[in-house]
Amino acid sequence: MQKAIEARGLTKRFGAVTAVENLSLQLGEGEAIGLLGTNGAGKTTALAMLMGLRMPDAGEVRLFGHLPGSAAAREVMGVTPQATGFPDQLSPREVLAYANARRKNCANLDDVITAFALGPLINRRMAGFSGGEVRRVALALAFLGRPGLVFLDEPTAGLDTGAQDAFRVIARDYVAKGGALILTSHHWDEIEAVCDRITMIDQGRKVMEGTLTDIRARMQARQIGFTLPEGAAPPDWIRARPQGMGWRVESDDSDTDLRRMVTEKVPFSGLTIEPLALKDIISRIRKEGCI
Ligand SMILES: Nc1ncnc2c1ncn2[C@@H]1O[C@H](COP(=O)(O)OP(=O)(O)OP(=O)(O)O)[C@@H](O)[C@H]1O
Repeated sequence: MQKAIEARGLTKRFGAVTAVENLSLQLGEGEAIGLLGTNGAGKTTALAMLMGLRMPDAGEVRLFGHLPGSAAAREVMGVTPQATGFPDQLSPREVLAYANARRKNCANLDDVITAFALGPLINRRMAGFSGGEVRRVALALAFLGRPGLVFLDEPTAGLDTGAQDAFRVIARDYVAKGGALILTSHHWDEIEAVCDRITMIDQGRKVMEGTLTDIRARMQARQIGFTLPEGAAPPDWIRARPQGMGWRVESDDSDTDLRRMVTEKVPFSGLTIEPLALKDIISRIRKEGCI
């Protein structure tokens, strides 16, 4: 079966800057991949080459076997770029209806309006829309008619927390039903919530990739949270950091640390033990010099 994305050796230079170097990537149906990297790492350039908006200097891409940029490829993909640029004079209903008419699987617009909570906006001209309102329309457009593959470049930038949560549900549902999704985001918790795999790039080069399960398995550390009575401090050996009203510990051996806290009668309450968040795992892997 054709992969949603099959990319090999993608390279793009802008003068002296190598924005992306020798990037290979595969994405199948029912998979979601997160592209991670600091500002300027090359994520947008990589997406632009995958989508067919930029010609690579080297390497090649196929989207379900089609050349990116071809009519056949455009038919099977949805996109939310960083910059949207909708015509001011049009309403979201007009934009969505126009795009829907070109989709192979026409969407029921009422369902789309409900899913993306566009009701109050749907018939207003888009001139004067807030950044978050424009982004909601852009998201609806990307998923319109359930294309086989969706590209999302920082899809929730500027969205309020309610809309961010709604996006996560919609994205997971899309992937669970067989959609392929590629996402860049500076919200690492969003990548964690939506994606099964990550590819991390730094100065254009892939420095890490894997499933979140494998990456977590590499890192046995746990995050312990607890509170103490007013005026009490945690013992020095546990190296706890204050967090909100309580304390937080990154522990390589949470069982041993907890037993010692009990033995030493540390007066903790509200105990929580969780896996490390993705951003903490990656920051540890970096500190340990593995990437
Ligand atoms: N059109 C361009 N002309 C010159 N340099 C460019 C151009 N587009 C990107 N670059 C450079 O290529 C590098 C990668 O940029 P890119 O936008 O892909 O990064 P990014 O990972 O998406 O960053 P951000 O998280 O800030 O959006 C940067 O150094 C950027 O300055």
